[in-house]
Amino acid sequence: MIRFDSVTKTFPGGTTAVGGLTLEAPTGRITVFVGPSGCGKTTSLRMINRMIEPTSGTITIDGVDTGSMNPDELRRGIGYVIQHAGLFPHRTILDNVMTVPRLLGSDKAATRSRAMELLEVVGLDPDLARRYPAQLSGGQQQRVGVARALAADPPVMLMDEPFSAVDPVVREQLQDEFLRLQDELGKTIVFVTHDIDEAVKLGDQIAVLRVGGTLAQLDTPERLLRDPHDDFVADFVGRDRGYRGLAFQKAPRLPLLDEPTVRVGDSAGRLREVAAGEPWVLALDEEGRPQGWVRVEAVRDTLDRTLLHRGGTVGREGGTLRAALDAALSSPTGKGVIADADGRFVGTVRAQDVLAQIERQQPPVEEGVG
Ligand SMILES: Nc1ncnc2c1ncn2[C@@H]1O[C@H](COP(=O)(O)OP(=O)(O)OP(=O)(O)O)[C@@H](O)[C@H]1O
Repeated sequence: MIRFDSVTKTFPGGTTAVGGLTLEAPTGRITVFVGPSGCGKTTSLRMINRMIEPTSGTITIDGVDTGSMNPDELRRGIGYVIQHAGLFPHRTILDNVMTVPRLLGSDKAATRSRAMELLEVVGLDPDLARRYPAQLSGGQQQRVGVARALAADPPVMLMDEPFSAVDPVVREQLQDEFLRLQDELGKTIVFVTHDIDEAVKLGDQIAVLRVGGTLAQLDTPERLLRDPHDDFVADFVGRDRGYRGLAFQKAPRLPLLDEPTVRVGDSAGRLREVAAGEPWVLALDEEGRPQGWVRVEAVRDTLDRTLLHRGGTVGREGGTLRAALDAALSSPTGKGVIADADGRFVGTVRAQDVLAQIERQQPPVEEGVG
């Protein structure tokens, strides 16, 4: 556990970046620092590994005052990932990942094979190992940054806007893989972002900071959305927080509809027969996984992949109300595709039925509390 106890940082010139911060980041969990620009997120993060020294107060890791530790030793137990990955431009990807273990004197062959493993763990092709950072995309560079931070297997990871410099699609992929990785690794992570959606998605708990570096609210994402303590937090988490909150509401009993289904390669005649007058049918692959919707009248000869509408998202059986609603609203037919845990199609759901379920499940949001 990382504990901040009345931590203050006033820079020469008089700016108080962090003003008496007290909070705990539990072991094995992701704590997200979020807040407007200049609220002291980065300063708070960098005080943990003593890249910045606090003016007053203490930070302890598992009860040990970091101020009493040798900074080099402290940093050996702390991985650090920043925006744009911060890779060494003149070293290969492999050498970048091997940097810290090599500095710590680890055996070269063992470090190399571990580094190759880590590239795979973060979803990179081992063939990229010999390239230089400039020869990789932004998203690939961020993955290398994460692999490098993991290389010394530190129990603590500090991450400062690690996914901010990449496009939204890659960013979502990186977030998903990061969560999958954390499921396996269980690191103690402090993660800085200015994006409330990212905070809600990744955080086990979220610390909302105000300018001046004071704590506005420390809570689980769910409670933060449901019960922001004051106007500042409410404004920061946004007016659509009710919709975001659906991400935490399980949808156990949605009424699923049967759907006519076809395969890519089926004839136009077969489509018409299966559709039985419906304008759309759903195409599945050999394993029964949804591939996309097809407008029956658009198929002249046989159904080929170019005729598939692939825009809609797929909800999971037993997943969240937000995912089910999103599936329905993003579908060209107004019906959301729901699949089981193996990705096989189980039925569709209409937005109106998801909304009815929301009304049944949603306790009223109390306004003006706090
Ligand atoms: N080295 C420094 N010297 C003087 N002031 C600084 C220094 N570093 C940061 N500050 C100031 O401290 C405050 C907090 O900065 P910090 O970078 O921690 O904020 P942040 O929340 O991470 O912001 P952003 O989201 O814009 O990155 C700001 O007012 C900033 O200008």
